[in-house]
Amino acid sequence: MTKLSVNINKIATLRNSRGGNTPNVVQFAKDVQRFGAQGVTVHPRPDERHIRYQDTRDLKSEVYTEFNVEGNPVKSFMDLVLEVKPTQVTLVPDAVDALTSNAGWDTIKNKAFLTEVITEFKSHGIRTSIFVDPVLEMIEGAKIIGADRVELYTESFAHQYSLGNEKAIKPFTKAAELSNELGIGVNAGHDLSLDNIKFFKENIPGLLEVSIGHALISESLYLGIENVVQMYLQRLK
Ligand SMILES: CC(=O)[C@@H](O)[C@H](O)COP(=O)(O)O
Ligand SMILES: NCC(=O)COP(=O)(O)O
Repeated sequence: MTKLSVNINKIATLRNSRGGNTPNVVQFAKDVQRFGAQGVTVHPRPDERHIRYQDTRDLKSEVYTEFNVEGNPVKSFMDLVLEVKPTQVTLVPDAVDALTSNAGWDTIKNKAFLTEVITEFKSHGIRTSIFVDPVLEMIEGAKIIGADRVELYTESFAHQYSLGNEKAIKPFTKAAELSNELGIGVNAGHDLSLDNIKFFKENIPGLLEVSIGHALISESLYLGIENVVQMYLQRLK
């Protein structure tokens, strides 16, 4: 079975745009779990433009499914993760000024640094996952540094699939097969959506977890908007 972890960054983006506490990210996390999500993902960035470090602390006691915290392991992020002790930490090599995550780790070049970081998290009982492009050398590198899982960076698949190029799945299938052989768990994320998730799942052996945010929240707006407009119209009669 593949677990769905809902990334709630976008809920924080909406909240921050007004300065109050609507929508409430903790309540949202509680609700998605009530609706069946098997995990909650946050990706606090150092500029706290969406999820804040304090949100991550507040969520700890309310996430009773899998809590996945993603980010670049700078000191402040490491301290936060060691304090909160989520189920899983996903290491992402994102630059502070990046609009969103845009590349996986080079697990070979960063071997010493990543080994140290992963060893530290694992010694505190936190499962580790490393965000990588679907490149076999990077999967081998993930094994060497001791990561429990890889998170396959799916932006290239999502983009190509939306253009009708189903062959774009191939490197992802191969990366998953190698991960399975090496005993590394396989997660995936970035731009996965209702349009592409079924095809992706069917072609990725041993897919343990997907984290989905941007599309899932956008789709929720579209799928909910008719109902809400009707509810306003009722009250305005
Ligand atoms: C690692 C990954 O692909 C997601 O966590 C993505 O980075 C979400 O972050 P933003 O919500 O800041 O785009
Ligand atoms: N790890 C990927 C994630 O959490 C969500 O990415 P996206 O669906 O917002 O692109």
